[in-house]
Amino acid sequence: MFVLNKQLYFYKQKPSIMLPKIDFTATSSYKYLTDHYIDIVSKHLKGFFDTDSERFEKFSVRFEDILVDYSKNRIDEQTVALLIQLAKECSVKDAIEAMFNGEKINVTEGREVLHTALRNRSNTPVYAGGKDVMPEVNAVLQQMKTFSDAVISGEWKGYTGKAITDVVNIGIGGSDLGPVMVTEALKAYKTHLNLHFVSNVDGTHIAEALKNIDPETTLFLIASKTFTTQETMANAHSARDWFLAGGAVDADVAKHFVALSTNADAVSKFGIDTKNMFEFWDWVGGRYSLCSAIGLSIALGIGFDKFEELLDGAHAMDLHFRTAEFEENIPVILALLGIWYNNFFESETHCILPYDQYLHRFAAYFQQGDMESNGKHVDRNGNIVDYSTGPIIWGEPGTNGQHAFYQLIHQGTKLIPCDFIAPAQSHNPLGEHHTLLLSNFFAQTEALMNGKTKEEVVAELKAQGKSEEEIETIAPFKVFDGNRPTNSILAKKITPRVLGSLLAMYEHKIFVQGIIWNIYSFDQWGVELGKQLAGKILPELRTADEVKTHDSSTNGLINQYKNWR
Ligand SMILES: O=P(O)(O)OC[C@H]1O[C@H](O)[C@H](O)[C@@H](O)[C@@H]1O
Repeated sequence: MFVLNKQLYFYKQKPSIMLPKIDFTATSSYKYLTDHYIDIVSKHLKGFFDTDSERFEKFSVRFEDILVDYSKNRIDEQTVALLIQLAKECSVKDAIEAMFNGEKINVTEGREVLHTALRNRSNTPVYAGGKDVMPEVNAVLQQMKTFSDAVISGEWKGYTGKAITDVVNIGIGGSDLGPVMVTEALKAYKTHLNLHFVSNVDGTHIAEALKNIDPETTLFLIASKTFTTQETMANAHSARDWFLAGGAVDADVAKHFVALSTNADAVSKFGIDTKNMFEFWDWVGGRYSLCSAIGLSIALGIGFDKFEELLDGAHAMDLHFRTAEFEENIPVILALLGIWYNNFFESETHCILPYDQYLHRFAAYFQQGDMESNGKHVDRNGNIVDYSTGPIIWGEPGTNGQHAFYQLIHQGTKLIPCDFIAPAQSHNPLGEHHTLLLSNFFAQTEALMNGKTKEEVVAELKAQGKSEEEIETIAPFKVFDGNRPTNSILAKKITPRVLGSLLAMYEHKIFVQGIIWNIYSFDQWGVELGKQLAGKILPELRTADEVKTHDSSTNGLINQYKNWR
């Protein structure tokens, strides 16, 4: 405890030390948790429910129209208390304040982390480098509103005087996944505009997107924080060539191409007038950028008022995260549960399973959000960690996943904590479909928890009239151990506000985990090496010469490719 207080004191006295650098495995709560784990691991989830009729009330939190039930986790009250103590010992509260206050907590890039300012609907000043960012944030939001209103109403005309019918967002990573996820999730609110997203440098992606659209009525959004990303620039140039090949001239580009970026110089070099540029700032991480100008495709796709509702929902969750006690704090609780499984149960993955077809890109979105943020093995002191950090994030919508990979979740050798997400109300209340869907949602978490004992299997087989011998042979395969942890996140309906809250919930969960793991969550150096090498290989592919500069595998592959192309 003494060490902890000293850390806190140190931190407050020297604000230039941005985040505490605490080894969470050296805290007293971690040691208690290590002992406590031995106790919990021998217990079955079912037993927790059998002995505590209040368990659901104890381990669930309501936030507006979202209910987070975490009672089907391998925890008791002591686990939660110790995990919260861990968060406190790791100075999570100070770290949260450091982020919201605009400290340069993205240390390795020397940047603030202020995606929360993008949806700061209270409009109180937020400072980055001593400057209030809110006037700029509000100005860009106003620009987005004016523009999206004009395009949706048809007031904005293409070069031949026709209104826009199709919007193509060209971007990759954080400049693609968020807008794709949200516009799919909120398709029920769709405007008349048809959205298309092109990300892959594979020419197939843009070729397919351009097949059924008309240059006279198409608007391209070139979305790139840096405006240097190879894939996006290649696709943007091909889009412009296609546009000009349709009969337009350079002067017409302004009516059909806009840029969403932080890099005004590169935007004008590309040939987009900076008055057609929607700006954001380097304190917005790419994977945290959907509330910035990067969300223009969302504003066009669902209308600016709905985009604002999304921001409102995210802001409400931001406030909850910043102010709620840890015992009631949804992102903090989810983060701590993740740490419980990741660092004590040694779970390697975490599954996100939305029971909502519109949320079919939700897991993919947080794959980047989580894995690019917390896939790090060097701590904030620059040392290699000797514990596990970010999990592998994966998932597909229910019920499709049930018929594909749930087998392994139910009966495999790995413990896979899962988030089940479902709306109580469907946007498409068709016959009994939603009731069928939700029956699966409830059944799966119950089955994962309870499992099925040998006795139950035998009784079932007997009732089916199977012989003793048949029962003996088949029973072991039909046993489910259960005891598999899940969170159930039940929303009233996936509205823009609810979605905004859900996305902020996951963002902050990732943040808390990064703080506890003592890593920097807002850089992504790990994506650089491949890019550098691709840059070196590219000129070698442009000639017919045999390549000898690499290892024998890479040389062999390149030379075979040259033979076959
Ligand atoms: O928006 P851009 O600058 O084009 O970057 C697009 C993406 O590319 C990078 O390689 C990063 O790994 C991502 O975090 C980023 O979202």
